[in-house]
Amino acid sequence: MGVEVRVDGLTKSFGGKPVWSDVTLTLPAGEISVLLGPSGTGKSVFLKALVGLLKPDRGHIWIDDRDLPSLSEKGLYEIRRLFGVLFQDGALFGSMNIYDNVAFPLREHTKLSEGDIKATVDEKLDMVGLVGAEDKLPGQISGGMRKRAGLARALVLEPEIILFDEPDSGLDPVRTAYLNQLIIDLNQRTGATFLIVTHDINTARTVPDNIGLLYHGHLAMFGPREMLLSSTEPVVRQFLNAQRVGPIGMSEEKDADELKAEADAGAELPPLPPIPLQLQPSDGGTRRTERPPGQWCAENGVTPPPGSFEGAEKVKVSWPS
Ligand SMILES: Nc1ncnc2c1ncn2[C@@H]1O[C@H](COP(=O)(O)OP(=O)(O)OP(=O)(O)O)[C@@H](O)[C@H]1O
Repeated sequence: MGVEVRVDGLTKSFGGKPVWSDVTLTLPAGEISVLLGPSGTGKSVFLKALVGLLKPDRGHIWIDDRDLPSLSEKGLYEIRRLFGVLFQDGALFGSMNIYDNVAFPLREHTKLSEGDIKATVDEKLDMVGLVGAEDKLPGQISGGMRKRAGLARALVLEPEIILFDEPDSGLDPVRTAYLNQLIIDLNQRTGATFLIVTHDINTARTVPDNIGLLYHGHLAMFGPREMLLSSTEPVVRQFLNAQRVGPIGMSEEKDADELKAEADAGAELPPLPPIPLQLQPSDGGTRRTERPPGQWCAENGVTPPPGSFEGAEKVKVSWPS
């Protein structure tokens, strides 16, 4: 099972200009969380801080009893082994074939024999559906395949925490759907803790257990998927439903004049769309962290938007009594 990551009061600035301040959230062990936010709000910076590639100005990142920002280089090196990272472009070495790219972390970080390395690489390539592509160079395969190769490489050291930086960027909707299914299946199989940065609202609505939204230098909200998908908080509502009406403008925040013009024009928010069911593993099983659809809403006295959780009976999940 993956490990819990507790972020407490994390703040990061560049040249005195804060990217975000006082970010506090917990990535629950083994669950999938998604981090959203307008461009430039510091989602990638957050991932880099989590894995120790950027040092925050202040705050803590607790993994068990270790606080990442206060670790020595040696301590950081050790704790980084807990992480697998899928960078936006797969970050493959262009001159190495897919096999060698995936084998790279094992050759760098372990003393495994080439025979054992082959067994692991074959297993991971099979997990991401890339058997047969071993000899290809990254430039000879499609963007979707490069992402999957990057994912195989992120998995070879059996990480407890997997970070995905916009895994769906540059993919068409069908390949994004396949990748999302792969993410669910990998979470089911590995039990690792996942954090996905994405701009894809459909991914955010159906894949995670938890959603966070970075906006205007702080964490606007983080919590169970149903909490954010039923939220009427203006920023959360606007972003998760991809709407133009609301506080977020083209250059992040609308100014008072823009908001007044919107109000004067009588621009009304459309009703919240139904909350969809979570994507399920392809083997017909349930997610490790499955919570019955509607449970969070019921427990918190929130009426979900009409039409929510349609088809719940079909996936054999019961409503809370
Ligand atoms: N190493 C760095 N030095 C200085 N500024 C940086 C550095 N890395 C990131 N930034 C700045 O931090 C801000 C946040 O960048 P980041 O890439 O994390 O945003 P993002 O939310 O991931 O954006 P997008 O959704 O467009 O990928 C940007 O203004 C960026 O220019």
